[in-house]
Amino acid sequence: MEVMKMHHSTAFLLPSIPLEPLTYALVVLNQRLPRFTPLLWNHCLAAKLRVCADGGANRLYDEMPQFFSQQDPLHIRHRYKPDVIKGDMDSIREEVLNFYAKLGCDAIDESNDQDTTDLHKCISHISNLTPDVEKSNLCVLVTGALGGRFDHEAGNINVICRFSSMRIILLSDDCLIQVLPKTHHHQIHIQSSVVGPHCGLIPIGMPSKKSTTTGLKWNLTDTEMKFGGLVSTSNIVTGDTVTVQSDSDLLWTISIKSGNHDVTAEPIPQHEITR
Ligand SMILES: Nc1ncnc2c1ncn2[C@@H]1O[C@H](COP(=O)(O)OP(=O)(O)OP(=O)(O)O)[C@@H](O)[C@H]1O
Ligand SMILES: Cc1ncc(C[n+]2csc(CCO)c2C)c(N)n1
Repeated sequence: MEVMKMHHSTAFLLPSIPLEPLTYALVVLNQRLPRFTPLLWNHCLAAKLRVCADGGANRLYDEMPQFFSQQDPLHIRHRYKPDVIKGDMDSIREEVLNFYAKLGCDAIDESNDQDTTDLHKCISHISNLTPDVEKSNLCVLVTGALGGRFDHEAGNINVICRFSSMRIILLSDDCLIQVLPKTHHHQIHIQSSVVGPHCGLIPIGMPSKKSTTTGLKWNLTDTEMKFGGLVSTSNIVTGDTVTVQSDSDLLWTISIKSGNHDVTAEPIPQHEITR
């Protein structure tokens, strides 16, 4: 039986509306907002699924106005209002909770659950709200997931492994991480104006016996990878497309370029794109 192909793109880092059949949801975690957060927010308009994980709401409240220093902070906070705030609510400030509650934002307190992280709670919520037929077209972007405390970082990676059938992309200012499930052959389209060239492929949870790639400076050919043995770090993308197939789930990571394009720009409507 032929293995299905899965396509991946980072078009969500570009200001034009991504030309792909995906809808986007956003989860804001409690770390400094990446500089391209307003852009991601705009890409998520259609799904109406912009979720703050507990203290992530403080970040939205405090830091979103800093991207628009010429504008009234109150105006910006009204424009960038989350649909849901979810978590154990031990980090969100009261004034922030009250502010967004007054604007009609749904605040869901799950302080009774001290066994799953706030990100886990947010992804469960998005998963439950998304009908199965729409799940394969949904891509969840998670800001502030990398860097900072290593226990949180490991917890965030664990969440994308637990929900490996969903497309979830962990983001920081510097790089992104996603799971490439073993069930598919992967075709990764490299938008070289915004990502690369540094990248990595990392087995997670268990060794991968056989992985094969194209489009990298150091390709794998039925190569074994495991912690304590070989993992592919500091690799380099060489072209527009990277392909990956493996007998186990792998983490794919690629650097995000610092770039200076205006990430606060409103998206360009699709009918106005002339190329
Ligand atoms: N330093 C960090 N590095 C990576 N992710 C983080 C970091 N801080 C917070 N997060 C993410 O943001 C989410 C919400 O953060 P928040 O500070 O509200 O969590 P928390 O459960 O109160 O954390 P803790 O009680 O362990 O400090 C976390 O579940 C985690 O996914
Ligand atoms: C073995 C084990 N280790 C740590 C925690 C603590 N913990 C894990 S997720 C979470 C919620 C954070 O918002 C907390 C407190 C636990 N329950 N079980």
